[in-house]
Amino acid sequence: MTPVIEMKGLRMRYGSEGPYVLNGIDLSVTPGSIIGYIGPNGAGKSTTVKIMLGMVQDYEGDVLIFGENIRENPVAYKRRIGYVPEAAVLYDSLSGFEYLRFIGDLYDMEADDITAKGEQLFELFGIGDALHHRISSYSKGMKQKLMIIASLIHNPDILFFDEPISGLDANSVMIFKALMQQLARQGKTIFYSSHIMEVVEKISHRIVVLHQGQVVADGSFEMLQEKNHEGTLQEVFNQLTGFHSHEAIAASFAQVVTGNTAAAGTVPEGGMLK
Ligand SMILES: Nc1ncnc2c1ncn2[C@@H]1O[C@H](COP(=O)(O)OP(=O)(O)OP(=O)(O)O)[C@@H](O)[C@H]1O
Repeated sequence: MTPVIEMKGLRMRYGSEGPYVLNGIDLSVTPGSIIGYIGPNGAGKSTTVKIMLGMVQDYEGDVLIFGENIRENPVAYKRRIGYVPEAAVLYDSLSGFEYLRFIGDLYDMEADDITAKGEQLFELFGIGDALHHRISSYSKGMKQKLMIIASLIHNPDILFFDEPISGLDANSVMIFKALMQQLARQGKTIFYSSHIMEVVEKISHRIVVLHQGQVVADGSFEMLQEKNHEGTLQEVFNQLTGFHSHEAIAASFAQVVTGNTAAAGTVPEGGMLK
């Protein structure tokens, strides 16, 4: 099957003097898959996604999306991708509906189509009453639902989700997980970045672990489990990133906060970074 996303020797540093935050990533993704893209804070996940979205250009190596090099064809592919960023930037003075119309216009959608889809998707997510209310009056979860709807309204073929369920209630999380499975079954490709290991473990067809700008594991959850002789994805993740000192760090953290030396743990030099 022709890959929908390809990264070849992807390297990146912010500024000409800075350290490389991506150190040669090679990845090929086929359509219809859910890729769990995980790694510790600062591993380079958002940087990779921003490169694919065309938000960062100073990279080395090549990125092909829908078979086209995004350096040479930086515009057309964007019509076919959707994105839920980690931190939503929403225009608070607009209503949810106005925001969707703004996004729909960017994708040259028909006004009737935006209205019909907006009404139905708001209703399905249980926030139908809020469609014409100002975003400033939305709760965190409602804003997140709006971001999810906005990322999907133009029926994209690739979706980049960065912590998309943050703030969603348990029922909405169930809807969202089932929705991802259904979209993947219809051939959409989902790049899913999250620190919630239980969800990544359950929904991903393939898990890519990034550590210090390099891919340190790539395969189905079962393959990762087998290779690392560990149980849950959380345990596999700890092993791959060489992290075993959460109790000691927590104890020392508590000691610093409370001043109670009895609880102090033995933290490895460098804290979390071993
Ligand atoms: N605009 C920037 N300028 C300079 N350095 C940056 C910039 N954005 C990210 N970095 C650095 O690049 C590295 C990778 O950051 P990135 O945001 O890609 O990590 P991440 O894996 O998404 O982390 P998190 O899980 O915390 O979101 C980090 O060392 C970060 O400090």
